[in-house]
Amino acid sequence: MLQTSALTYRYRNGKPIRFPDWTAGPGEQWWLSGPSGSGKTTLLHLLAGLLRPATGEVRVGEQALTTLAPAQLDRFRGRHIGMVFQRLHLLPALTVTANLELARYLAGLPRDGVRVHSTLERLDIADLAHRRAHELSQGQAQRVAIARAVVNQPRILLADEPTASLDEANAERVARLLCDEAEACAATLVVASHDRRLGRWLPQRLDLAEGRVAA
Ligand SMILES: Nc1ncnc2c1ncn2[C@@H]1O[C@H](COP(=O)(O)OP(=O)(O)OP(=O)(O)O)[C@@H](O)[C@H]1O
Repeated sequence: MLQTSALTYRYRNGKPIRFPDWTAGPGEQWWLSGPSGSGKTTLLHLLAGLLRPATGEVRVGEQALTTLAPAQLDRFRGRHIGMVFQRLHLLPALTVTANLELARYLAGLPRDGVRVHSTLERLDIADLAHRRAHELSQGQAQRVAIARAVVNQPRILLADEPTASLDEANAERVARLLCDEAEACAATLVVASHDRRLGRWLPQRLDLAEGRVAA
């Protein structure tokens, strides 16, 4: 379960951004919508514990993220939260396999070649296992970023604008991949995007423009 309460964030020299109180259950799939500048990326980063709130709290299950020391938070994130960043942030000089192995290492998990391989197979990129990340096409790199986000079977899967600038067929493919992977982990999925097409694939919506949960 993922829960926010009385959550605000303030960038230096900026006004506080207030987020609605919100609860997302295990296995639920949410579209985090809102116009440019409404705070979608900021909220995703708060949910991932990459930003520290000015006030309020994010809970993942029973765990309140602000009570964790930085090293504990890094490990908790690695173990329980998968994130697909807008700019992917793969390590370009490492192979696809090494990018996934690194995600396990940073979470304090043992090496597991079988799991890495089966994750790549599920995403239909096992043939890319030994390619370096900088040798991939954008679409291939995005699949690898999704594989890296799910290789530790997270409880929470977050994605930032994964369909931006994709045509209809590819947007649908990526949305379905995220939904299928979240389902395979029984994870809560939250996809931040101003792409209205996501409403077709994600059953629940939190709209930051209106600060409310939409049906
Ligand atoms: N690093 C930063 N420093 C200062 N202000 C920031 C920073 N990042 C974002 N902001 C401001 O915080 C607000 C929310 O930004 P955020 O990127 O979370 O919105 P968004 O809904 O994800 O936008 P977009 O759809 O354009 O990506 C905006 O007013 C933005 O200008």
